[in-house]
Amino acid sequence: MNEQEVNALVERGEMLPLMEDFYTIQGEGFHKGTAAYFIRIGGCDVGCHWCDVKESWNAKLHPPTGVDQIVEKALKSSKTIVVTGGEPLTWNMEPLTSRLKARGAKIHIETSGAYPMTGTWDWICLSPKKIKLPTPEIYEVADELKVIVFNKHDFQFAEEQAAKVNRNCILYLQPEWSNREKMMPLIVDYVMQNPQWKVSLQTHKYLNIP
Ligand SMILES: C[S@@+](CC[C@H](N)C(=O)[O-])C[C@H]1O[C@@H](n2cnc3c(N)ncnc32)[C@H](O)[C@@H]1O
Ligand SMILES: Nc1nc2[nH]cc(C(=O)O)c2c(=O)[nH]1
Ligand code: SF4
Ligand SMILES: [Mg+2]
Repeated sequence: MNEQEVNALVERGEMLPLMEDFYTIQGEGFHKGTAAYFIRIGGCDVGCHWCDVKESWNAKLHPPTGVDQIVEKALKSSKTIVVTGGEPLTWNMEPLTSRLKARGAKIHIETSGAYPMTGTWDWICLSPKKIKLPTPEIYEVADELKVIVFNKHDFQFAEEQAAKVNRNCILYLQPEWSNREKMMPLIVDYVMQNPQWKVSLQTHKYLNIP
């Protein structure tokens, strides 16, 4: 295949810049503790200064991979799939999710919501970012809202975002990893004062697993 043909397939979501894929335990949010196969798609231009996968940002560093190949490999390990990145909604997620769905998988997404929704999902984790806000449509379909708390201004941002989600959406505050010692006591107090929120920790980092 020449470069133009590959680009055309990436454009349609038939190929995706795959950074890594691995079977692990979902560490964060509502499904923490659940075994799941992670598919990490490269490419993100949101630019969070504390992002823990900056290597994912440049899509060109990650080989365009056919979605059928991604699906076959994933389903050998698990029927619970987490699509993350990078920012997966940079790409058309329809081909990947429809193929996974046809094979009976449960498909979850980790997204900032910064780009329009594509694909069909069983669980949507929306982690909004101040520097590139979610598109309005995603608030209605988000199953969980997971706001990263790096400093105390983030509590106000969390409330602004919570005011936009649907009423069944589960609300999480997750400490930014490098600042967790400082922010964790504030998060604990905040959640006790505002019990509509729950704490989410990056438990995989404590367990030393991917
Ligand atoms: C790496 S992002 C990829 C998916 C998507 N771009 C997003 O931000 O939701 C996966 C999750 O990790 C969170 N995250 C990234 N860096 C983090 C950090 N340093 N501390 C805590 N959570 C972090 C994100 O907010 C998101 O919920
Ligand atoms: N174990 C594990 N759980 C996770 N939950 C969300 C992750 C992500 O980077 O999207 C992640 C991750 O990278 N590893
Ligand atoms: S949106 Fe997600 S992948 Fe992109 S920089 Fe922020 S945390 Fe990292
Ligand atoms: Mg991660």
